[in-house]
Amino acid sequence: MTGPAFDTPVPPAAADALVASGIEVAFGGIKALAGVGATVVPGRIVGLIGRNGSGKSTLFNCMTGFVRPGAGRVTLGGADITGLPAERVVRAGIARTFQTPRIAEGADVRTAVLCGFFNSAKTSFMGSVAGFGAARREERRLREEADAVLEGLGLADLRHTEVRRLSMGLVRMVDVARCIASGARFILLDEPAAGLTQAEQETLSRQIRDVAARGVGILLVEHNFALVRSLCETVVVLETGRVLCEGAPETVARDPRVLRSYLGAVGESDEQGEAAA
Ligand SMILES: Nc1ncnc2c1ncn2[C@@H]1O[C@H](COP(=O)(O)OP(=O)(O)OP(=O)(O)O)[C@@H](O)[C@H]1O
Repeated sequence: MTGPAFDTPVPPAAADALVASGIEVAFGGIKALAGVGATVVPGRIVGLIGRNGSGKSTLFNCMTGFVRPGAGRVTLGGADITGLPAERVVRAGIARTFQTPRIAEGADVRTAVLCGFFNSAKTSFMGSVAGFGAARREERRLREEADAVLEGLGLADLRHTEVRRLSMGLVRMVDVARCIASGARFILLDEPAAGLTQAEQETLSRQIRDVAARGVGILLVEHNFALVRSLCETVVVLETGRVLCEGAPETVARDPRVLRSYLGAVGESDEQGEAAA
């Protein structure tokens, strides 16, 4: 995979960024995060890496309303959204995936993706059921949009398949599709490539890049450093609830602290070993 090619510099302090700063979270006696921050700018992809238990998911949870931090702030375009409930965070334009996606038992792939539109659908469910013309047209439009997102992710042939029949890797892809369909301004992806084949990873990677090119800011938690390196302009490395370092993937991959703490430690695995090379 080749490295990212960005032709415009990152705005130094974009007013419309999603910013977490000084985040602290404790679970009982465990300090999961101790003063962690990350900034996601529209149209850019930021990687968030670190060993298991370093606090990546907890930071995601704080930025998406699933965990209220004990200290620190999350702002969206300068507005304080710290501690807003998850459904209001979604309405503010922030979507996320889960390591174990929460998709209704028995839903087919297209229906799962259609759920992503609930924020933007212009007509009511009842209108659709009653067969009102505008609602019907809207429903058709959303189905077509969902199918287009699925096409982009190479999942079009699976649109009528029940999600529970898919591998966990593909379920995560469907979750990514739901986020893309939502039209969110920011998307937080939690290990989206886990369990995917190389070809599927490349399709996913292309789509993430396309979505960012449309102006969406993306925060990517991913253990596959080759993928992180190919997609991200900036990488934040966590270690036991703190930011160990932050910078361009090439810089981070050479940082002795990162090699010692993370990349070197997992160097036996093919995908991550490549990162340390
Ligand atoms: N709900 C919880 N209750 C208690 N401890 C928790 C909870 N959630 C996370 N932790 C602890 O907080 C720390 C950070 O966990 P977190 O899941 O954020 O790490 P992570 O980097 O996402 O790990 P992984 O790569 O395994 O997903 C760990 O010590 C974890 O055991």
